[in-house]
Amino acid sequence: MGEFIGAFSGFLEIQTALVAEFYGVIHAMEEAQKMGLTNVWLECDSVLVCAAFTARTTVPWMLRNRWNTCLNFCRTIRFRFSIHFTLNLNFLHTNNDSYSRFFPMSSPVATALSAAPPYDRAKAVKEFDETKVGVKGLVDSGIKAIPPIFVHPPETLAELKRGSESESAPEIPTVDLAAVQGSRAAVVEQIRQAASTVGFFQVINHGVPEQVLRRTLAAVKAFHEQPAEARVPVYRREVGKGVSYISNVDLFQSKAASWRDTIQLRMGPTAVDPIEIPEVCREEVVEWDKEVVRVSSVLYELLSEGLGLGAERFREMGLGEGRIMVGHYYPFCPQPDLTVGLNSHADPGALTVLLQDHIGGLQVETPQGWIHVKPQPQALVINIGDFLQIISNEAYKSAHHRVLANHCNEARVSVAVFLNPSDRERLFGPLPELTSTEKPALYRNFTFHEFMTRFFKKELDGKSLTNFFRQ
Ligand SMILES: O=C(O)CCC(=O)C(=O)O
Ligand SMILES: [Fe+2]
Repeated sequence: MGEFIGAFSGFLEIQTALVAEFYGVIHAMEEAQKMGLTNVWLECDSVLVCAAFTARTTVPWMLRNRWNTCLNFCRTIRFRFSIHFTLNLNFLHTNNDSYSRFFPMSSPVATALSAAPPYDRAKAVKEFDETKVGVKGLVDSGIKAIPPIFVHPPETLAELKRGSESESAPEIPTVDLAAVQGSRAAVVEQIRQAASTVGFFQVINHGVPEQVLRRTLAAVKAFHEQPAEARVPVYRREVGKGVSYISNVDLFQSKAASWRDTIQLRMGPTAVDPIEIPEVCREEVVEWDKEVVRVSSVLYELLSEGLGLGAERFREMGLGEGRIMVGHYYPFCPQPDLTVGLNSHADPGALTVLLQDHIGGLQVETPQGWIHVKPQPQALVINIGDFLQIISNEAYKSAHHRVLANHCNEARVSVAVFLNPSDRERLFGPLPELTSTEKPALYRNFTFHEFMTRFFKKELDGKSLTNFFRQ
């Protein structure tokens, strides 16, 4: 007999016994998932509920999403269920096969018992990090189920909808930069409109040759697909040298890990010594950085003009000089409905220039719900970061975005460059030109150093960084 670890009960208003049975099982499994249990035996006295584990049984409609999430979770752990004919439902967590068979319990709807030390998530995270080969390493090992540290809580999973791929699905705006030759004012207005509403847009005709786009993505992919021996020496969390290869920037802060590995490179204001950049992508990332500097300088002019400021205002503030490049790799995920590629977050910096391949999976949160950022050949995705939201006194908006776990056999690759101010000690806040008695400054002044220190204290959890600086 194990150790008692908890019980629960829930209020269901007036419901049928079947709803109550399903509810009890779902709730029990959600609790088991929150506790990080990996070895669960569920006993239940409803034949119908037990049948639903193995066959298509009608599940009460209001519980269907949660039931599917529950089934997915059961597939990631050692799970057994059995029917018994006493009242109530018990679930048992053990480390071996010596299950006790029968637990007649009175009242609470469900009872949890454990005969094993609780699952040590911190230890599992550390062990994964110590492999130094990321999720790519897990995929290469041939796993068929994702390790529990990657399984996200039911609340997150329930709202991960792949979205409709229909022609009429809403899209973020696309701006043709070549149109400035015809009417600069029209392009400024399109960008202002996008930056002040959804905070995301794509740009085409930006002047970057197609082969440079392809070369950059291919080089980042080649880095991640090198043999493990070549990746391990670069696997480090410190960015001191200017290059770090890791799985999950927030691996040790987050409640659940995501199915993604990343190489990070400091490109400005003091760029990494090229000798430190893995040779397989060295030339390409340096070339890509030059293109980003050119395109972002054009974008900063247009964004600045959109606020009625001189074209040079953002550039003069050095907003394109601090640059971090990240090359993400999202390998095939065997259970894409149980995890994410990248948790919902807003980018902290001023502006992000993102190059994505053809696989897709990036989504942006809008008042109409989550919408896909559809891959367009040769387009760049641009998004406003929290810092620009603050200095524009919210004339421009940063948006939450996320990446679904990749369900395609082919890995997804994206390369983002985060553009930040170069002077980390200078005081920044809403620009005086954009504040007035009618529109007082919404944020206090702070240094970029303070801002980023705050950012790295939290996980990428979709909670706003901007709130810490509001006044
Ligand atoms: O991979 C992507 O498409 C998005 C990456 C991203 O949002 C980020 O690195 O902040
Ligand atoms: Fe982002």
